[in-house]
Amino acid sequence: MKDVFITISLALEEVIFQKRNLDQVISFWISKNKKTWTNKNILQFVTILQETTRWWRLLYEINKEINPKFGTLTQNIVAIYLARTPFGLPQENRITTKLKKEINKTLESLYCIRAIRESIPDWLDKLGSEELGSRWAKEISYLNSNPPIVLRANRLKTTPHELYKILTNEGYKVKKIANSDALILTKSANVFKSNAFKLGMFEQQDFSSQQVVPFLKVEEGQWVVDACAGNGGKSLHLASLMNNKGKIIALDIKDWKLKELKRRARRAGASNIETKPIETSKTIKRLHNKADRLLIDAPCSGLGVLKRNPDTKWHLTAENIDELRLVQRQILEKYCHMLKPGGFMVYSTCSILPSENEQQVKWFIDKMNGQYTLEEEQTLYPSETGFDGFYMARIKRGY
Ligand SMILES: C[S@@+](CC[C@H](N)C(=O)[O-])C[C@H]1O[C@@H](n2cnc3c(N)ncnc32)[C@H](O)[C@@H]1O
Repeated sequence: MKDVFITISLALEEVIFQKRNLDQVISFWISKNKKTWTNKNILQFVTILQETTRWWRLLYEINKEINPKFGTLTQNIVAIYLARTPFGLPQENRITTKLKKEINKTLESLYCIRAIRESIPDWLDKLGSEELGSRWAKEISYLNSNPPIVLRANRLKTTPHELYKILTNEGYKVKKIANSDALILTKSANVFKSNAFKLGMFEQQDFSSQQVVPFLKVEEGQWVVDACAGNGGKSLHLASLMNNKGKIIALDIKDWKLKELKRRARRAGASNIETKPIETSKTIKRLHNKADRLLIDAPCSGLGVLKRNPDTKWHLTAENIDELRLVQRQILEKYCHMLKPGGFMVYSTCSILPSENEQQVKWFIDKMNGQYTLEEEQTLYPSETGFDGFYMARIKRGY
């Protein structure tokens, strides 16, 4: 445990001060220690690093008040976190009852300041409150909870019912979500070690994210462009719902993400996806008027998925969000021409900010002078669904 404790402190420093991606830091340290760490060590490392990242500001403010002497700043932060959890730590003997009382008292006095209580930067609290009013308090509180692990049955290989039986037989605890392809893991376990995963029978995908592709109303045999495909979460869902019939053109500006998409597609048995990196505007122009359906799963602040990516709180800035809003508008304006007259497009984000969502769609519809009309839009709020925050709008191109 001592080694793990030191490693968590180092890893936390990388996430907070070197602004490294939390998932990449986790993978790096697990692979570095794969010969010596037990499964229990790995679980402790991942949980404590995620939670100290999530609660960084709150722990930092407590540290400032009580100033314990465990070592470096991040060692102090980890120790303060551990003093309130059942993990225990090597310096256990140094966490006196007096210190625990001091931590609790400080916590009580800090709890009245929302940005500290919810462990977010002040600028984010101000922005959330300006955009969402009284709803913000509820949403940010839910965004600090632990995310459920949700799987999507890959209909190219199985059905939700069959997957439920297979995973249960393999010893996993899962529950089906009615009228959907989704299953929730009800007891924490590494489901990626299952045979079902190796055989491509499911993908991990939050339930909110699973609502986007059905919202596009795709049909077998259509031509679909997934314009911001990334590593393919939604392209794979498209292939599954289209039963591999028709064509999916997966675009992204980052070729390495599309390479990962191809690898995932092979495992999932998705054979109708063609990847194309966007190198110049010609890639888009060549596809003008070609798509029956267009998905724009736009780059966004990611504020709807803070549960999963708590490091976003410390890496994102208000300026980044301004830049993203600009990119979202450019993408809408330039990519919409890939749609055939009469076709549907969906604009989606994993944000709950109106300025990245309905306001962007309104801007687009107004700008296009009646050529495109809004059919339906939905915001999925974490406080209402228990899942990630998402927005989606279905827009029709006129003839
Ligand atoms: C929200 S992520 C996509 C997630 C993906 N659709 C999925 O379901 O796994 C947004 C993606 O947009 C890509 N992107 C950023 N700017 C872009 C642009 N101008 N054109 C196309 N893709 C872009 C990013 O590289 C990123 O992969």
